Amino acid sequence: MIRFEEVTKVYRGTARPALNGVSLEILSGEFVFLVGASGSGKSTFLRLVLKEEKPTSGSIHVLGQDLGAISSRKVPYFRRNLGVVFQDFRLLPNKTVFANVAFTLQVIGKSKGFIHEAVPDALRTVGLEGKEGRFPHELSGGEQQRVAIARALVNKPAIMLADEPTGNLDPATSAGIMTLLERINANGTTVIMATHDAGIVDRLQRRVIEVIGGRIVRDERGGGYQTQANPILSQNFGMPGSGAPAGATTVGSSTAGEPR
Ligand SMILES: Nc1ncnc2c1ncn2[C@@H]1O[C@H](COP(=O)(O)OP(=O)(O)OP(=O)(O)O)[C@@H](O)[C@H]1O
Repeated sequence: MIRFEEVTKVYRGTARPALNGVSLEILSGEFVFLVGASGSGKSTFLRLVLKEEKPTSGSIHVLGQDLGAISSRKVPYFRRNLGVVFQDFRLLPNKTVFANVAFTLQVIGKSKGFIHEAVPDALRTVGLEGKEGRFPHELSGGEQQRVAIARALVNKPAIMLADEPTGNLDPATSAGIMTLLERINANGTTVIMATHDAGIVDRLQRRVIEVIGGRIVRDERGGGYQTQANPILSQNFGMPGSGAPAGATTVGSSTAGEPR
């Protein structure tokens, strides 16, 4: 579904690669967390999948297509297979909930009839029926993120990319958003989510890919958040009475130190 082969990305004007020799495969139907400190390369990974950036070297295949072989004219067609959600929602402020979700479909030329079935369907999926006429500023943060998810979903994408979708939300609201993403995944959509939220990663026990300085340092199925970025610090946090989650001292076990 998604395959990176020795992918390196060096942004213009920078010396250090944002991603460095990354090879991995994500299978259809997986739920994957991308974790790692700020600046480790998570958003770069997502932008490469979307073909918003192109790799400096290496190759990327998404849904059977070699991204290097897709012409810029064909990129919008390719992106129809992908839904994207961001930390800051990115809704159109002057459009209603309905119009925000419908906009994606209008841009790609879907008929009015299709839009009037698909939009309410997507809004029902995210639990926002009855709020079609509201504007973004009339919604809570959690509701705004649900609109963003409905917009990402409405075209029934094979892959959903989420860049810190709970970053601006309180824990209870975040939990609701995660329940929704899990449901979307259970219906067959591959979900890849970059996050700093340890509680969420620990609770869901899905595949965890950890990036440090542009390299994958851990790729673990059924993993937790515990990062390998600073084992000494992590071990201190794991001391009894420190309030850290149990297992915090297990850094260095299992797949530690096995960059892939
Ligand atoms: N457009 C750009 N031009 C130059 N450097 C960039 C650009 N975008 C990202 N970088 C650099 O690439 C590295 C990886 O950035 P990236 O945004 O992928 O990290 P991240 O893990 O998503 O961080 P965060 O958790 O803060 O979102 C960083 O050093 C960043 O400064």
